[in-house]
Amino acid sequence: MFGKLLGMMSTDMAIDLGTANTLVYVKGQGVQLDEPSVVAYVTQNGRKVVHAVGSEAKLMLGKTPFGMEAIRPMRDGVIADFEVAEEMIKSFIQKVMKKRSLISPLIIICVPTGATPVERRAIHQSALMAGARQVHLIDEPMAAAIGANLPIDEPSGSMVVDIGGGTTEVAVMSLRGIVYSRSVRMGGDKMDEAIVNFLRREENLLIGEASAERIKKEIGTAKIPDNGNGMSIEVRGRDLMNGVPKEASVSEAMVAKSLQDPVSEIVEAVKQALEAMPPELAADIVDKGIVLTGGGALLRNLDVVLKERTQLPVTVADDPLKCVVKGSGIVLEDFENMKDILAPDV
Ligand SMILES: Nc1ncnc2c1ncn2[C@@H]1O[C@H](COP(=O)(O)OP(=O)(O)OP(=O)(O)O)[C@@H](O)[C@H]1O
Repeated sequence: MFGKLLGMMSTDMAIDLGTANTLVYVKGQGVQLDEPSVVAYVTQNGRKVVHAVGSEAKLMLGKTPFGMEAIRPMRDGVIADFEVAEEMIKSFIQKVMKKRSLISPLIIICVPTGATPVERRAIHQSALMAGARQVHLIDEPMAAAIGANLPIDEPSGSMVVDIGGGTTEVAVMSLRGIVYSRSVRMGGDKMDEAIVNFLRREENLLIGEASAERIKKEIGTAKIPDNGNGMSIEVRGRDLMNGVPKEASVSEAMVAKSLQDPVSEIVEAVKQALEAMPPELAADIVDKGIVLTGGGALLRNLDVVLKERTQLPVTVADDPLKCVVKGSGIVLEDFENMKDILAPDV
């Protein structure tokens, strides 16, 4: 009763604190914030003073003047810079709490299943320091499965593969619990890096990670085109032979080649999961197939390649970038009935 009253007076929220993007779902209001996990700061007297957060800070990556730095405080799905991450969470919380509430919020926050107890405590602590009255953690693939409308209550395995910026989580849910999970430190960031390395090696062209991400989103594909080189786009970078800026044409076939290793790693993680799980569960997956969530699921033909190499049905969830936050939001809205699926306290 008292808890319910507190809930009515506070702005409770669910946060998908991602390596690439942070999304916030506010109880009763839906997804209210969707911004890159980037912070720009200046250091004054040994303290990092925030200059910009989110979309504004992302524009500054790689372009900051002396004395200022723009960084991504999350790496591989966990906090890499505690001080900056806390400031980022604080700033996002303040952004969604439009009117001042007297009662601080209850916050559900997502963690990768591969996060260690120390990393889980760091995320828990940073949300508390950012002003939460109560913090609960939820495993990312569980949130993704709920957000993708998978039947997690049934006594039958449902497999989700959540491909984020820093991690890929392969998990099977049954009877409201995770029965198998595997987290690999492979995701969209490694794909961007692979594009940078390929162009450096094969074309003597040095480009930044933001350009690589743009190439991936515009013409990226997990499958080498059957005929010819596919579409091409113009890309600017530095010519490594003579050090001057140059423009070059990058084709779909080149990008597909550069993405072969990251794509294979994702396929391998799924195959290892299928080999390691009990046969009853594997039989369920053969029937129901695999659902892809996370931004990486938007890479063209990734579903096709996974289908070819696993011989299982593969589908991409609706709005894959929002599955995790929507799933956590569903738990937040029905907290009393769904709190059993939260991760254990740290
Ligand atoms: N159309 C697209 N094609 C390929 N990749 C894409 C596309 N759109 C977004 N991405 C990639 O998806 C990734 C971000 O996904 P998402 O927001 O699910 O990750 P995250 O939750 O921040 O990361 P993590 O779960 O690892 O902490 C980025 O690497 C981005 O480049």
